[in-house]
Amino acid sequence: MSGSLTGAALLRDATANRGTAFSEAERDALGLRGLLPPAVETPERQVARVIDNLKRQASDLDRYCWLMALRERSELLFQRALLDHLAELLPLVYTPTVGQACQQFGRIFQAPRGLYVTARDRGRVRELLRRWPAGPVRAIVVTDGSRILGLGDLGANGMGIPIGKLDLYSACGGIAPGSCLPVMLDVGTDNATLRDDPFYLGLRQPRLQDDDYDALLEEFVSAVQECFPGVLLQFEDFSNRHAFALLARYRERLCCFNDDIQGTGAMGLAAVNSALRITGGKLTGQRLLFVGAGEAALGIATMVKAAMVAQGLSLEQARERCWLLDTQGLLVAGRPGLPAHKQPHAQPRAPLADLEQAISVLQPTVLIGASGMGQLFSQPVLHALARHCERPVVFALSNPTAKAECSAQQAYEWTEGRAIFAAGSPFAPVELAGRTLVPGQANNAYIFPGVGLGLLASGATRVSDAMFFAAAAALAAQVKDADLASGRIFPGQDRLREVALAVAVAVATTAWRDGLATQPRPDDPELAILASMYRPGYPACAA
Ligand SMILES: NC(=O)c1ccc[n+]([C@@H]2O[C@H](COP(=O)([O-])OP(=O)(O)OC[C@H]3O[C@@H](n4cnc5c(N)ncnc54)[C@H](O)[C@@H]3O)[C@@H](O)[C@H]2O)c1
Ligand SMILES: O=C(O)C[C@H](O)C(=O)O
Ligand SMILES: [Mg+2]
Repeated sequence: MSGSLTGAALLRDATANRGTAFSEAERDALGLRGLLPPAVETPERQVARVIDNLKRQASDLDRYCWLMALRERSELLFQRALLDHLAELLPLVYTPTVGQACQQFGRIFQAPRGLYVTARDRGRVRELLRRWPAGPVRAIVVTDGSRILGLGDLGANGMGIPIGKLDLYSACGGIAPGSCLPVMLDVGTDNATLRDDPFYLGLRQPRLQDDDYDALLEEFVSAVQECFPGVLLQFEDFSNRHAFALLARYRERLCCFNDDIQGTGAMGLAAVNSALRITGGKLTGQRLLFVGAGEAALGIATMVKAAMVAQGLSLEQARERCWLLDTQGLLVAGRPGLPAHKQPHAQPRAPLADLEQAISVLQPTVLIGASGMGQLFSQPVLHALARHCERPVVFALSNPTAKAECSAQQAYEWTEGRAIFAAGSPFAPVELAGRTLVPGQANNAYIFPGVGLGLLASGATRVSDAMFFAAAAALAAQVKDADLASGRIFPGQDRLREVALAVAVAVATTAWRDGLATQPRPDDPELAILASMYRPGYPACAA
């Protein structure tokens, strides 16, 4: 409850307002009688009204707007509805609808949320952070809006992403919304259409470059450390121009990680291992072809190779089993202009430019799309894959839905139902030849909320690679035989909170084992972490 608010002020305070769920006694004690309709409702009835209202909206973007407006009236009811209807509401507050919301951000804007640190704030970033009213802040998700899903540079419109990610921190990771802070680092945008849009809300200037960019980031991270000691900082949807460098620069300085590289890496490794439970193959026997060689692909490739090495292959042998193809063709040694982060993935062989040709020559058993280019996995591409592979594993990781390398229907149809398919955005089950095939949602949402919870529960000072391996193993262990029987290599979205708890226990246990924790290890970590998780309940008000 927000302190001693009463009457109309209490109803206007979104963090304290319970609307029609205020009891008779609370209405008397808090000066609410007369300000509410007489019915006293249960939270369940309030949630039912939310769902009923959502059904009557014309589009998913309208539903998104309705939910954001609800949150401005009652954070508690918003969180409760999200938790009680996770699988149903996830595609609205998160991928794919959040992508549309970002594209339309300036148009659908109702009320500010989170913190905006801009290129004009050099020298006063600390002051801005101290201005944040809620607290104490425990988790920050920050973006500079430069690579929002597969939608490119959306500038300040990208604020929808940190907001959506933190909604999952609360709903799945049980981290209280009051301790979560979404941050938009508005360094300008190179998206000229946006800069000319009359409703655009960000700085209308080109992106900061080089030293100016680095200086703002440095001031921001230093201010975060000073104002919110012990906070977890998640980098999200930064373009690869900066993402790898920022991670390298800051991972030894504070508790931070890059979700698109590391969270996706853990999710991808778990997904491949789960698919192998269906095919019966061994990880060390697979040949993987990544289409796209950016954050997501390199994050997964790095983890898969390390897992192969842990299972007995030499690094050289592991490298020979992971191929990456980007806009310039296959990553091969000596290719001019290869950036540092791609070099460890380049192979000593002749160049190949074409995807279909690469499939015929390399004969992958696992095809992973992380290109941000919709429909790259065409019928000829999937035919070529299915020609040499009995049970091809196909992941179309690019978000939102229109950017997926292929749809579930296409993946199954063009491989005669033999593909094991998962995608970054949700796809409905597909009926094929009398069978119902259920695609999994291969999204880092299965990793980052649990990682965040585990880091906070252990008071981790740094985020290690070992934590992501532990997270991947914990996620894989949550996939049941019944999931696999339907073709789904992930737990259902309705189990995301359970999955987050399992991932959190694995991450915290790693922190305690490796001396990276500042919180004492409880006798029963699972019980203790579960007990620490935020639930949008309605305890009696201190009347
Ligand atoms: N499902 C998930 O959990 C998840 C996680 C992270 C990223 N993603 C999605 O993956 C996509 C890529 O994200 P990223 O951070 O890796 O971006 P990125 O910009 O770092 O990488 C994109 C890569 O794709 C390559 N590419 C583009 N067009 C191509 C083409 N026609 N053929 C071959 N390669 C091509 C680029 O050269 C680059 O290497 C985005 O759509 C993002 O939404 C999904
Ligand atoms: O946001 C998502 O849905 C996953 C991922 O972080 C992405 O950038 O696409
Ligand atoms: Mg992302």
